[in-house]
Amino acid sequence: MVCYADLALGHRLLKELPCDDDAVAALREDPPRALKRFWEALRPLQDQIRKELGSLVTAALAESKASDLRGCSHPSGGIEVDEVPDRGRCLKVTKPLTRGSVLIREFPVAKVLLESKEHSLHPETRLALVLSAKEEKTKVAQKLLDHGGRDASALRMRGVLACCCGLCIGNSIEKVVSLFGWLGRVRINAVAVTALVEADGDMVEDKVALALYPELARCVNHSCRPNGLLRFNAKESHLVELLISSPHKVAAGEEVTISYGPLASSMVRSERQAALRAQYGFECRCPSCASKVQDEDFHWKRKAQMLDDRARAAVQREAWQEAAIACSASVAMLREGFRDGDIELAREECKLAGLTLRAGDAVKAREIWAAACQVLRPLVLPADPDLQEAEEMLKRLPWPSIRQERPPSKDRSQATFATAASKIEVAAAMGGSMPDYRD
Ligand SMILES: C[S@@+](CC[C@H](N)C(=O)[O-])C[C@H]1O[C@@H](n2cnc3c(N)ncnc32)[C@H](O)[C@@H]1O
Repeated sequence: MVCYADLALGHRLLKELPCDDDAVAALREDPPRALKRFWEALRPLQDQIRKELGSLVTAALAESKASDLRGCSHPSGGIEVDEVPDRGRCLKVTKPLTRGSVLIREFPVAKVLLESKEHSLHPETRLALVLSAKEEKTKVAQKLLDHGGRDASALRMRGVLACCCGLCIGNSIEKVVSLFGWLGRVRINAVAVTALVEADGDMVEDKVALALYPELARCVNHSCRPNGLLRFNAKESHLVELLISSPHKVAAGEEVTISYGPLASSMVRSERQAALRAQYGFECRCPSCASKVQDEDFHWKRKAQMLDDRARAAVQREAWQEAAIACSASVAMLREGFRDGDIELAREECKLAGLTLRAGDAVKAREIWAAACQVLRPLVLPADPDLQEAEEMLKRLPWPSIRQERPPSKDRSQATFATAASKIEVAAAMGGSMPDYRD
């Protein structure tokens, strides 16, 4: 677990600060007045604070010079910013839009890279410092919501962090007020930028940066069953694109939403709501959370995982038939929870295709890759490893001569089969023939 120097110091210094009801109420309603009291209480500790945080704050401010200011475009058109009760501004479409339509393409106004370095500043503190340093260039961002952490302890922590950073930079209370505002806006509006990275032979999605995209942040709300998704291009200055991901057309007048993290396909309602409350400080009012339908129990997910583990074990033994059967059973389980057209399902199908080919059924493998390609092409970048492999295999497995073709290249296939196999073997390991995995 990373130990952030600013949070560690903040926790210690909280004891020195006013914590009466008036101080907390003032942080909510009149931050400059409350921060002045905090500032006066912490000034005598300036030397100690500078010793612990000074060089880290200077390093974070240096990151502001590396950020982009290249703005935003709306390639598909047909969108407007509207208001919805209880959720504030929202993004609506004004004409029917299909899967893969790009609604917003935007460069971050500021970003910080996430390294797993110990004893550094928390990424949100670093991003707030960067934004505060380029205040005059971030007019749109200043209009973003700032209700992050309205509970007393989160507000006081924001107050102490703003004062500590302010004391490291200079002697201006204005800077502290600005930092306090940015810490709140970053909490509500910043986005974790993800990229596919290799881990233990598998390609997995990981967080690589924290960034603020003002146009996106001012209007795109969360839903636990979203009809849009974010696609990041880490190689192109962390460009983000908001796409329609719904398999159906989005009709004029409909809101476009993304998931801020929790999804109805992977978490029960109470867990999703708790996660959103803790991270972003709001009560989710998306249709899935408002619905009276009972939560799922995710039995399909547990069974899919068990089958996947068995397929992995079969791959280790190079028992391809067994691996393909377990993987196929796992994908069948996943179909109970995911919708046709979900990227996660298509990625699992790519693994199944690889194992099916290894098991000797090139015709079936081609069919599975072809279906996965239909899902992936409009939604992922051309450099996506699953899409690239699927496209390559579709070229290498033309219908008339399928049986003469070889499996995919070694490196990639190992990564693919490692996961796919985990699924296929499941079935075989369950007793030789196809198990009744629906029990
Ligand atoms: C990035 S902003 C999105 C734009 C925002 N509606 C606005 O007016 O600025 C995120 C904030 O929107 C609101 N919000 C987004 N999705 C929501 C949801 N599903 N339920 C309730 N509030 C939501 C919350 O206040 C959240 O902190």
